[in-house]
Parts: sequence; C-alpha cells; structure tokens
Amino acid sequence: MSALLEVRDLHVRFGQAHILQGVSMTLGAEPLSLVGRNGMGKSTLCHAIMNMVAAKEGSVRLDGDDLLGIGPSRVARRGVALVPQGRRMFPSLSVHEHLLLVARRGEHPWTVDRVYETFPRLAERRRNGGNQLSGGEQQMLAISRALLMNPRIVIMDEPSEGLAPVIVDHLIDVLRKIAAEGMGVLLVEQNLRVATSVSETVAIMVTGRIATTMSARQLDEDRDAQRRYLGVSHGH
Ligand SMILES: Nc1ncnc2c1ncn2[C@@H]1O[C@H](COP(=O)(O)OP(=O)(O)OP(=O)(O)O)[C@@H](O)[C@H]1O
Repeated sequence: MSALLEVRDLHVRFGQAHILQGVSMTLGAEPLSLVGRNGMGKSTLCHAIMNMVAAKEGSVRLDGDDLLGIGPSRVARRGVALVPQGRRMFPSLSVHEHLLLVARRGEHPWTVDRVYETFPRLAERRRNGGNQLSGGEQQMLAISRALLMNPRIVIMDEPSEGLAPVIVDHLIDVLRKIAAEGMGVLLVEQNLRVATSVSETVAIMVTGRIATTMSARQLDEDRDAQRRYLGVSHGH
C-alpha cells in the first residue's frame, strides 16, 4: 500500500524541551487515529506537519515530496488541511462568509452547497456571526472550511472536544464518509470511541513518540492499554 503521508524520525524542540522525539508514522488510504494523554505532543505533530512549527530533524513527505521547510501556505496548497484544536472563528464574519472565503472555483467534490447538505444546521445559521454559534456549530464550520479546500489529507485535532454526544455521532458519520470517498484522514482524538469508530488502526503517542500502533478492536478490548496509554479509568 502506498503512503499518502509519511513522517520519519521527526524531532521538535521548544528551547530545552524536546517535544517530538522521533515520530514515525504512515498515513495511507485508510484513516488513522492518533491518541494519547494531554501534553504528549499530538498537537505539536499536527503543527509540525503543517510547517507551523519548525522540525529540525526528520522528514514529512506527501506522495514522496518533502514538505518540511516550505511553509504552511504551501503545505495547504499541496493538499493538506488542518482543523485546529479550539476552532477559531472570525466573530464578525457570518457562516456563509466564512465558507465563501475558502471555497474554490471550478469542479470539486466539496462545494458550499454540499457543506449545507452535510451540516443542515450551518445552512440554518448561514447569516449568523462566528461569535453567535454554539461549540458544535463552530466545530462543523471549522471542519467545513477544511473540506472546502478539497484537500488530499485532512488533519483534525480533537474535533469532538466539547461536543454533545448526538453531534459526536454525526461527526463520526461524516469522518467515515470523507475517508470512504478517498480523502486521507489523520484524526487526533482524546475520545477513544471516536478514534476507534473512525479508523481501524490507532497510533498511540507517549512523550513525543508513537509508542505503539494497534487495531481499533484490540484497543477497545484492552483496558490495561487504555489505562496505561490514555489514563482511561473504568471505575471498578
Ligand atoms: N509553542 C510552544 N512552546 C513551548 N512549549 C510548547 C509549545 N507548544 C507546545 N508545547 C509543549 O509541548 C508539549 C506537548 O504539547 P501538545 O499540545 O503537542 O500536546 P498534546 O498531546 O496535543 O496535548 P493536548 O491534548 O493537551 O493538546 C506540552 O508540554 C506543551 O506545553
């Protein structure tokens, strides 16, 4: 199976702090979830792939082409879109204006109309400003903006954070569909259910490295691993 995105021995330091300590990871046609406790370096990995932080050693390749050092806007143009953690909307722009800002001309799978079909709630809120949206609506808008770039790969940093369970279910459906249509999906999640519902393979990050990769089913059944790697307690 050929790799869409290949990360090899990636290192990031912030001053004395060695945050990514040699991350190696491959994203192919199947979605991949990345889980791990807070502070392990998941967001930093997303930022390093996007060139939003500088990695001094290692490589990040998209279809074999090196992405490191080319800058975030070129990474985006090559076809990698990030849905950052925490959403970040423009308070003074309406939903519709947010979408028009990123919509591309020409024939593409994702259009503003398709966004409104996929997220009917956004259609209802199209004239509302970014500051008038609920957390779930903001997350749908953030995801929609990434999809409208019609990227080869979408990287989502904890998209389910703070969402009501019914919205999380919708999010899982959408992510599965996106992946089934052939977009690469790298999903960073704290919510184990989301991670193991979207992808069959889960990579686990511990202190700046991928400690292990296991099947979603294996991880769902292995409470010891959940406790060890994710701090999930089942409260006996
Ligand atoms: N710009 C920065 N400067 C200095 N330290 C940073 C910077 N960004 C992140 N860190 C540190 O790097 C470590 C990893 O952070 P990161 O956000 O990547 O973790 P994470 O696994 O995504 O956790 P979370 O789920 O809490 O976001 C943390 O100790 C954090 O304080």
